[in-house]
Amino acid sequence: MTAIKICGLMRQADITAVNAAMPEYAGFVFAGGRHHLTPDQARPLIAALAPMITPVGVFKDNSAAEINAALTTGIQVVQLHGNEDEDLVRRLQARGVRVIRAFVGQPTSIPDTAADYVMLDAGAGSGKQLDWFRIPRPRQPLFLAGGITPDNIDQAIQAVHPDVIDVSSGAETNGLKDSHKINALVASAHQQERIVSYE
Ligand SMILES: O=C(O)c1ccccc1N[C@@H]1O[C@H](COP(=O)(O)O)[C@@H](O)[C@H]1O
Repeated sequence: MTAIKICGLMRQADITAVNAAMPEYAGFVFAGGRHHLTPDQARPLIAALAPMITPVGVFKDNSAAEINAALTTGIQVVQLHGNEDEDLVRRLQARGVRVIRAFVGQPTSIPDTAADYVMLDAGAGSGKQLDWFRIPRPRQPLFLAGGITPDNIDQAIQAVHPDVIDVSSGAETNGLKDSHKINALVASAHQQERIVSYE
């Protein structure tokens, strides 16, 4: 199965859209940038999320206090997108939090990490794409991110066979999440499973 994470959710309308489409993961950005949420903004969005969808908090070199505050919102998985050290990964895991370690840029190999999942991304919500034909395989489950859209998701899955596809800007129109694109992306990720298993 190809699971999917829709990232950068900011409005109740975005939650309504993901609850209808049912991706496996929903991302809430506590890092800086145009998707930034405070814990108080994120809390009601996460509370309204369907229970089967796992809420992920996205951080990029946030302080320990910011991460601690965000952990009160209901996020179950932490995505570290900056230069965070392995100590933080282990400290979060010791508190029962699963960790996605994101590596940004075209990788030639995967750095060693104790994280539960590895994400490979071309940017940070930038819409830039990796070369999908030069992706090394981590020992952990792989999230593939970066410039994935409804038009290229099938190609990304066929080239990389990631465990999870991660999309932010490719699920937007004019900077806002688009329910039609979210539906198309989730359907494509889940459809790929049927195509592969019938082969
Ligand atoms: O989305 C952001 O604003 C962001 C900020 C800081 C770190 C990571 C961020 N986003 C992550 O980037 C991927 C890919 O985005 P895109 O599909 O290329 O637009 C996104 O899913 C987030 O995990």
